[in-house]
Amino acid sequence: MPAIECRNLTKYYGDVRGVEDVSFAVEDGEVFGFLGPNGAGKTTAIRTLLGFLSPTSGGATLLGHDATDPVASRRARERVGFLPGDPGLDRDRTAGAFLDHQAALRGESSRDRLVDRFGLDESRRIGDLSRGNRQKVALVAAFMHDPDLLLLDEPTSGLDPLLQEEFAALVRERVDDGASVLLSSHVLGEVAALCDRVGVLREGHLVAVESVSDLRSRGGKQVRVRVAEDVARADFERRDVMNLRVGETVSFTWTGEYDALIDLLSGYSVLDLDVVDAPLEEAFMTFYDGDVPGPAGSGNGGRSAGTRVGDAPSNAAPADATADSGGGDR
Ligand SMILES: Nc1ncnc2c1ncn2[C@@H]1O[C@H](COP(=O)(O)OP(=O)(O)OP(=O)(O)O)[C@@H](O)[C@H]1O
Repeated sequence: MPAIECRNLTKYYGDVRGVEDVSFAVEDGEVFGFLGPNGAGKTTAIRTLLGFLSPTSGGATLLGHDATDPVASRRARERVGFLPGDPGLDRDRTAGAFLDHQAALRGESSRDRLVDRFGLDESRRIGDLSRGNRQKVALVAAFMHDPDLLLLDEPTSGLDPLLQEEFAALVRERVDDGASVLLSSHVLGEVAALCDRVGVLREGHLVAVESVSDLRSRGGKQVRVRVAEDVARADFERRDVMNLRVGETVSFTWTGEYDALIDLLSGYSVLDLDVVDAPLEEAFMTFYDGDVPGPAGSGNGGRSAGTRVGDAPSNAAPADATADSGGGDR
């Protein structure tokens, strides 16, 4: 049984599309990443899966429970850890009081261990905590009942690099213990570091699903070269060259063999040469720009919004999305 199964899920807010015809599954023990720019529909998909929003059409199951049935959905949530993009925690409560409330709903088998690990002072008022520390409180709340499934919406926004590492370790530990994970991000690097597969959302549509290992093997090299002569642009306009820029230096993504690159450059006097792994973002978007393949598993035609994943940071989750908020449509 997949941990999440999403069938043609569509959610409109009145006339505004949240997500449309989204189908995918997160297999048991899998870490699946939703990638997409602001407004792509990541939060809508996650909140609909959690039963916080009712779908306009389509359906989903969470740990085998019907996400559109309030009773079944609540039962599923007892075994789910949810980290909202903007936890919107009650600033007047202490961290401890908030965690007590969460514990009453789902349990707290790992609370003390996590509080220690994150160096959290439970006696402090949430409003007095830094953003990073508030995020720690939300993380403890999401993980402290050792959930079977984690839904993590922009989990590392607001965390410093050290804490991001700690968070990644925590996710891996849960996965080693058999949990499944769906996490959303606008940063491919973050998704690629943690996930087995990545699904790209654009304008509400799931336009591609790709395994991270395939993505890496297709990555290519980013080449920057400065030569003594004037460059004939046509020399570089070839099938194994992408993202060509010709200026004082020539830069491009090389997808061919090294020998062919050396052949290409041998016609020039090379003054400076820099060859590094292409950023995964580039590999990803190179592949999916233009004619995007049809949405994986959903059967409808692909769409390309021309929006680059990773454009801007996002923290646009609703203020009511605390770990226990089961509130209705926003
Ligand atoms: N409560 C709402 N009422 C109306 N439209 C909404 C509401 N919430 C989201 N939307 C719209 O639905 C679309 C998808 O938004 P959503 O927040 O799901 O995207 P996202 O990928 O999570 O973006 P972000 O990274 O900025 O959080 C956007 O066009 C957004 O404006």
